[in-house]
Amino acid sequence: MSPDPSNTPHTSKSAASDPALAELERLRASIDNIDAALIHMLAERFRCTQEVGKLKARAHLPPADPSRETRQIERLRQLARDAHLDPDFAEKFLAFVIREVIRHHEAIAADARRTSKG
Ligand SMILES: O=C(O)C(=O)C[C@]1(C(=O)O)C=C[C@@H](O)C=C1
Repeated sequence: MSPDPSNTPHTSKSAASDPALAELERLRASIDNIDAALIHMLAERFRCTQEVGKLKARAHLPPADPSRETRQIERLRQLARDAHLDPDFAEKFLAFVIREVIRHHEAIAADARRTSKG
């Protein structure tokens, strides 16, 4: 089944007549804005890491840098605590993103090796 693209809950009540549904719609509009911002921020981060991947391939640096990751995890966990966000969740999210970045770095490096061999 295809997803319902609307914000409207599957109910016969309308937001105009039900304050709870009006509030739900308002909150969902905020969530949609925040999700859009997250996607744009992530795209910007990946543009930046693609540049890092090319730089690392040119300089023959390894795709992963575990000591940098250790510092990032500590920093993000502290930012999460300050923002009242679960630091374990913040760490898992960062690990998920970095795993994808390393996959990109490896692909860029493999491509550079293929190209240099001719
Ligand atoms: O800073 C780097 O060296 C990167 O390659 C970027 C990045 C990241 O996504 O933040 C990705 C892989 C490394 O292990 C560490 C950090």
